[in-house]
Amino acid sequence: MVSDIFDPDAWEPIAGFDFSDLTYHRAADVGAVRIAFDRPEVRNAFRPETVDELSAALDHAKRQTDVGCVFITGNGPSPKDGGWAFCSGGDQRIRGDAGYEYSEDERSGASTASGSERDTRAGTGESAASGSGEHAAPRLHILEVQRQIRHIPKPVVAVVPGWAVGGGHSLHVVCDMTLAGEKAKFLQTDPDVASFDAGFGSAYLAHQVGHKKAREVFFLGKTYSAEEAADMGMVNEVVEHERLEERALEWADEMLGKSPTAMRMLKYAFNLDTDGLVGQQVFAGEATRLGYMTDEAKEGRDAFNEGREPEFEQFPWHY
Ligand SMILES: CC(C)(COP(=O)(O)OP(=O)(O)OC[C@H]1O[C@@H](n2cnc3c(N)ncnc32)[C@H](O)[C@@H]1OP(=O)(O)O)[C@@H](O)C(=O)NCCC(=O)NCCSC(=O)CCC(=O)c1ccccc1C(=O)O
Repeated sequence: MVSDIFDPDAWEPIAGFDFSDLTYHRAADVGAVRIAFDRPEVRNAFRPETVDELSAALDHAKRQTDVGCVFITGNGPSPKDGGWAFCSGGDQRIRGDAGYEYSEDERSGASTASGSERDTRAGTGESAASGSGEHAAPRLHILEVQRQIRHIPKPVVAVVPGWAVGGGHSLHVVCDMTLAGEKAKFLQTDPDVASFDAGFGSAYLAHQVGHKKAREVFFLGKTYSAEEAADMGMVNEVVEHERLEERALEWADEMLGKSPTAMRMLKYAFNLDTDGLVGQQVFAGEATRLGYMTDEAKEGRDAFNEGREPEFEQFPWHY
């Protein structure tokens, strides 16, 4: 069983990924994928291996031209106590002095490779056993995953069945939308464990809920219910726990009925003012793609390749 509220008829496992910390599925009837934290016994806390797998799944999802929506969620409940979580942030048990540490097996290279990130390592020529390989160093690369979520050209939805805490809270904040089940709870513990997401987790949260509230989230560390989080503006909709994933698929159906180009341009337009020049670059790249698709651009290319002057006078100066 993947998760208590997971409908096995609605999803198919995606071949080629042998993840240990995640499950990765594609919807049977709509162009959506479901990436789920699968460490319910620790409230879906992430370790470096989890982050590598999340990054590999997001990279794969980005490249699927028939996929228009990505869900990130957490499997549950915990076999220990029945608790539910989206994600409780960095796994504090393996936090070293400079970041989160890979397991001894990973650091020594003894682990059975799984997931494309670890497969990639085999081709780097680096030796983890030497202590200088990429898995030897402690990591904070959940921030790289945040940027992937931000730049992937399709909506990413946090589907929150339980706790969203610390770095898990930041992940829901950075997703394009958040759908929460009635059991969802939102809490920022970063400063309790001397961590601080001084990027999207805090500053972008302030864009969503306002500065006073965002500061309260971090400075007082209150727990917010799904309804309170929706009232604050950081959750889009709250549904019955059992209906959470069904509702997510309804959202996917809605979004997949829309123009892929319009959705992509809108996502990047929403990001533009908070992402500065990087936001402008990402938006501009897509504008260039649209330009390339015009007859005018084809004339420029063809004229060069045919060794003649371009005949741009045939094209109007639109206004
Ligand atoms: C999540 C809780 C509020 C849930 O409470 P409760 O329901 O009472 O369950 P518990 O009994 O506490 O937990 C059950 C079980 O899970 C273990 N566990 C829970 N969370 C973690 C965790 N994060 N790491 C390791 N283990 C965890 C817990 O110990 C229990 O185990 P047993 O063996 O059964 O006893 C509550 O659990 C809680 O508050 N958890 C800690 C939340 C937390 O502080 N998370 C870390 C915040 S810091 C962070 O995430 C950094 C992320 C990051 O990489 C980063 C780096 C650089 C800049 C920014 C960031 C960023 O923030 O993103």
